[in-house]
Amino acid sequence: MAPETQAASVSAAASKSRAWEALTPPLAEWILDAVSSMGFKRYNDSNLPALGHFQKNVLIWRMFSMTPVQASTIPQFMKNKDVVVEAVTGSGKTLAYLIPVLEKLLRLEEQIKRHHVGAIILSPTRELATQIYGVLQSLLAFHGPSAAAMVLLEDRDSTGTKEVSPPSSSPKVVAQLLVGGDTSTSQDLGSFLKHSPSLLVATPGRLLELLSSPHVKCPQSSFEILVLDEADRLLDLGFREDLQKILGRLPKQRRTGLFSASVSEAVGEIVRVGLRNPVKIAVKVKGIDGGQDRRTPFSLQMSYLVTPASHKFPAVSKILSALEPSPNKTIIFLSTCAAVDYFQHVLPSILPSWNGQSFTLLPLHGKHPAKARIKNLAAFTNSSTPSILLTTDVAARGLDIPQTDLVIQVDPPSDPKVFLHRCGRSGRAGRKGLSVVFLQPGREEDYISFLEVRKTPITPLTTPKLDVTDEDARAATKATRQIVLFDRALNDKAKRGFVSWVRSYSKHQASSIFRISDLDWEDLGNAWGLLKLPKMPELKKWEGDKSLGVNIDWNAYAYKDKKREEVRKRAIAEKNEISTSADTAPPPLEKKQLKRAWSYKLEARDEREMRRNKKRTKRDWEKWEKMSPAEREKQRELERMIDEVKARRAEEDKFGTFEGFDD
Ligand SMILES: Nc1ncnc2c1ncn2[C@@H]1O[C@H](COP(=O)(O)OP(=O)(O)OP(=O)(O)O)[C@@H](O)[C@H]1O
Repeated sequence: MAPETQAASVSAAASKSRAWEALTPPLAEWILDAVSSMGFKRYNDSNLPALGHFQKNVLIWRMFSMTPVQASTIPQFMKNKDVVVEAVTGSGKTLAYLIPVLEKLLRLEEQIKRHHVGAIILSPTRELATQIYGVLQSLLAFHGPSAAAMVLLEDRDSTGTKEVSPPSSSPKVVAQLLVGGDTSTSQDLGSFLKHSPSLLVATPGRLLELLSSPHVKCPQSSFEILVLDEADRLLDLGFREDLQKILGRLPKQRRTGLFSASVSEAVGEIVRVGLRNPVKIAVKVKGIDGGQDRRTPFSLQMSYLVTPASHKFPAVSKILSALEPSPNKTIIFLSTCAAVDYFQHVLPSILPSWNGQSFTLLPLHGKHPAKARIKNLAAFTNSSTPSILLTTDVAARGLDIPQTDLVIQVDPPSDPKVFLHRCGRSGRAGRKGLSVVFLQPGREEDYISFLEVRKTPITPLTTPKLDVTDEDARAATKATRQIVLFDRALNDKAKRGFVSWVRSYSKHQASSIFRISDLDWEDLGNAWGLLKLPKMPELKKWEGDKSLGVNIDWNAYAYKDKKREEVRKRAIAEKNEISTSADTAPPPLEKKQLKRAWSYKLEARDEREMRRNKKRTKRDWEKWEKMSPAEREKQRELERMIDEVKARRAEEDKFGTFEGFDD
């Protein structure tokens, strides 16, 4: 049932106290210990000094025990209600569902049977699921029997013992993380059978694979709670099929909780999750001095900068050097994986230095191998020097990375509801943050009022004050091109990245604001440091200078990788040979000549081989003759590779390569 029609609306203000101890039903002692160890202590309201609206809010936020969303949600979810919870980014929604889930599982009258699941928490990305699992583990560390089971499992895992029997009969929660990538489905299933977890934290794909096993059971008698974190994303088209199948494998009689900073965006879809008389909890932020409610935290300054494409990266550089103090962690959002793959190489030539050192730049996108994703995110999270995460929408939602002071959206997201999630990686839990989105002059400026209507107001960036000149832009283009000229592989990346960027631009959901026909191609080409604009359908009718005024000898422009360069040179040589032989080729065969005997065809093939061999240069031929059969086979393999590369290039030149979006 849709919550808009039937739900009771609970306001944060309605809850009397935000002390963890004051909740009814009361929380278990070990949970109180756990939250207190996290530093979320009670603050006496009367002690609040006389402060301005903003400072007071930040202080209240930091010092109070429960956040408003926790105070409103925990009692409802514990009281067996389905909930639909919308609260701003960084407002503590994770604990708002983890605490009721744990309380529920630990207060069951009967222990959950082996290989039966009691609760599932679903998240759209691996990174977020891993983070939720981390918070869960730090809570369970305070629950004696669960902590003991955890330690025992880890010990047994390391000694490789096959069967694990529970350490005691006291109720406990054993959790398993299911995100794919690093482990195979059979490894995950093996682990499930061995440890028999009652709580799964998962991404949809891997969860579905596990639930497809007859050994994994979610019967009515055991299954209690399903939580969809970033629910509106999980209800999106991309997850629809998996989610439907997952729901089909879970009992209908269960508690369900939907959580997101933008869950109301999925109103039409919520009905599919089968909620029963859900309570809608919406924690909004009051506008300053009683102004309009907003959907973003008050500790987050949300700004925009109108700037041509070629000024964007110089502006990034100026923001980084002008901010006082220098941001610890910065997240830069680009629209596609291929754009990240390219800019991770060229951006260091544009970025400023910090205390004589360069910023640590870490790329992260959904097409990186799982190990690289884990490694780069950990490096960013744990970095003690100023660092930048260059990423796509894979990092837009849920990630809670301490000391992220700055978010820059070089391009606005294709999906408008992602906008506030991207901004919300900063300014979390009352900490001050700055988010800046770049808009190109012209129609893109309509995005400002578009966001206003969506209760996500943005204001012009005035602090730091920036002065980005055409000269800065030209210098950035020059620096980028110099890097690209160093290695032809970067030109390939630039081409792929640019084509993918154009495709993503053409897929903006706010299509009346972001229009391909409004793009300034020359300025864009310069912004990317391209050596020429790629051949692509979008540019067919464009009559400008596709060479962007760059003159280079394309034949001499080499790959830094020697093997790759060798392949390229061979491809050129072969192309030249083919065109020479085509000039002197005999007239085409008559039809009847084509219908020759099989033996003749064999002869002809041998002859062709001979001719091809003859065509090799003298040195190649001598080399060929000295080769062993195995070496010749290797050589043929190399030639096949050359053919493949040639064919692929021809395809790319025709269409460009589009790697798609990820999240
Ligand atoms: N009661 C509390 N008091 C102070 N800080 C808290 C409290 N509860 C949680 N936090 C902290 O707030 C931060 C944000 O919490 P969390 O990640 O749960 O936010 P969220 O609402 O899920 O955000 P998003 O919508 O971006 O996913 C975390 O660092 C968390 O430790």
